[in-house]
Amino acid sequence: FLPCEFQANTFLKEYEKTALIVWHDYVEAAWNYNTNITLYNRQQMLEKNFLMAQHTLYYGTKALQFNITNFTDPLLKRILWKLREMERAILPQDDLMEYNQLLTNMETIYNMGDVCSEEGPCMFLEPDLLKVMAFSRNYNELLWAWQGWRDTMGQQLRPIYTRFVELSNKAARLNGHTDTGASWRQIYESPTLEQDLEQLYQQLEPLYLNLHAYVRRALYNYYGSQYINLKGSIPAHLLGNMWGQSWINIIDLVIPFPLSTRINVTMLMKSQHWTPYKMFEEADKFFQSLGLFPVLPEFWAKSMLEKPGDGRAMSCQASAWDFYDGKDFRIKQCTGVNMEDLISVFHEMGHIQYFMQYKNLPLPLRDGANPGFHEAIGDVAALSVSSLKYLHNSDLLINEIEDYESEINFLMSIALKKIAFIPFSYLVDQFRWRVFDGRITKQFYNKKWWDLRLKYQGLCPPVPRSEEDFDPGSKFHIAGNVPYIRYFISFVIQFQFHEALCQAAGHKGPLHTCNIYSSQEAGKLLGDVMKLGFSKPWPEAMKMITGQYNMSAKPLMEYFKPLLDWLIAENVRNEEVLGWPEFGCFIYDDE
Ligand SMILES: CC(=O)N[C@@H](CC(=O)O)C(=O)NC[C@H](CC1(C(=O)N[C@@H](Cc2ccc(O)cc2)C(=O)O)CCCC1)C(=O)O
Ligand SMILES: [Zn+2]
Repeated sequence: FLPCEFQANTFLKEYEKTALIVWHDYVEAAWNYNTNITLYNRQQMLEKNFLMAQHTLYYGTKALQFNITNFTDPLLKRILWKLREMERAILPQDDLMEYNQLLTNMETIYNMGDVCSEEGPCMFLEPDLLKVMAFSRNYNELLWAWQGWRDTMGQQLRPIYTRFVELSNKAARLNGHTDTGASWRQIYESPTLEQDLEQLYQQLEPLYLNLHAYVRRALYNYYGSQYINLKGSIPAHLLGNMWGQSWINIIDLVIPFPLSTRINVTMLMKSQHWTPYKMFEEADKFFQSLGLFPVLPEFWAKSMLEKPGDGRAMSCQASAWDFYDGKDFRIKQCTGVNMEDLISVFHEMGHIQYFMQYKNLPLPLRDGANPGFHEAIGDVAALSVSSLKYLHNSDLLINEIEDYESEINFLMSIALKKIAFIPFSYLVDQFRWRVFDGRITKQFYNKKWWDLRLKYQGLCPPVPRSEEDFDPGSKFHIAGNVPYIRYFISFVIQFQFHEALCQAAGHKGPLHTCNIYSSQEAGKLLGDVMKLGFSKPWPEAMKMITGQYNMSAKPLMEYFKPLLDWLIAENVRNEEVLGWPEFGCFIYDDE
């Protein structure tokens, strides 16, 4: 060791010892606040966050003093490089206090937000308004929920978010970045990230345009020509989801072969008296069947798998928590017994599996190979669980005939979630990267948001919007400042992983019929990558699973090929116009 490498190792041992305590205390306080929103819990969380920031600042500043260029140990270099990123901790104390107040205010507004009407109780977002958006087929009732949520969120969040952006950029610049977006993109260690993502989007666009045209026709047939323009965009409140990011809930309006097999897993779960606990057990069993870890006793003892009935205020946004002590990992989810929540259960349990797989790594390396990897694990498992084959084997579904029509019905149900999500998950950070780098200035936040919603999703606001509104704030990840491009990346790479794991599992036949349940070979591939954590650049992890270094849309396109062929034939038959040349459903009321 050169002298400074030896010192660096000593420095890191001290860092690790103290960080474990400080981080654990903060996560515990954040957990208490998110599961029980009280002034005291909020105060405790802010205090612990402040202490953690001081710790980050102290050690981050010291890490900067090492000249790591001529270090020989690559892992040591990587850890010190990671420690230098101090994010908000680098702010002067009063800025840091304000930053944390603003962020906690936005989260609290989002979690406590409700919509009231003359009659009946006020409605929270989860589960009340989400249920209306999912199940109502009344144009005006959907509009009430859609507009009510945006009215509640937008006007309150807009001034807070504007100030938050300033402080966030100040921290980014003090950390050596041009702006917050640049700091978020750096974690991918790829100078061509934006071009790579744009290329992936271009490859996937035909799939989306065909789905959009087909669904627009179905909505036209149901809601009529006074609401749907067959050459225009779709009113954003008719897709079965508050943000139009998943269209699975309108499957009854769009199912290709209504008389053929229709898996209604939700109905089966309810008829077989499933409970939230059973849903998590199912996911735990799945990961164990791959030879991966079972969750630990603390998980069952300390998680919050259902919303408590004591009327407390809490954040119902599902989340997975690492307490950084190698044995305490929890999920907080207001789980309902339905298929959509079962997918979320698998998604969250994927995070828990990743936490357990890398729990012995040095703290700074306890992260996904990139954030998209962390988001993909659970969804990869869910792709198998959704497959007809798994449903046959599990006690959910008795044997269903597998003919062409039920195959198209099945692929449609997956596409309404996975394909519909592609443009949304791409545009959220296109918007924020531009807000952070100044291309979108605060007087145009809402107009630019809807420009992107029209450009990528082909959706439009069902009522005129103005700069009094702040519709981006109606989405948790913007109010909570959680980056989003990770989900676009996850939805692409999860099909690469699925294809590779299916191959390892010896699967024969079309990709969408594959179920990797109980394949130790598939589990080994996945486990080895998760054990890496953040210790290697993500292309190396990608190569370990798929044999290639880069992201590719091919497996996703392969998976949906039978459906795309069917959609193209259907759209040609109906002489559909792909895209929305006649633009929005309202003339945007400019400033
Ligand atoms: C302590 C902490 O915060 N931990 C992080 C995890 C970590 O970083 O370690 C965490 O738990 N984040 C919460 C977030 C929750 C969900 C989400 O927000 N999903 C997106 C996009 C999407 C939609 C469909 C889908 O199938 C997959 C993703 C949305 O709903 O828009 C809601 C249900 C699913 C996942 C999550 O788990 O990613
Ligand atoms: Zn996630």
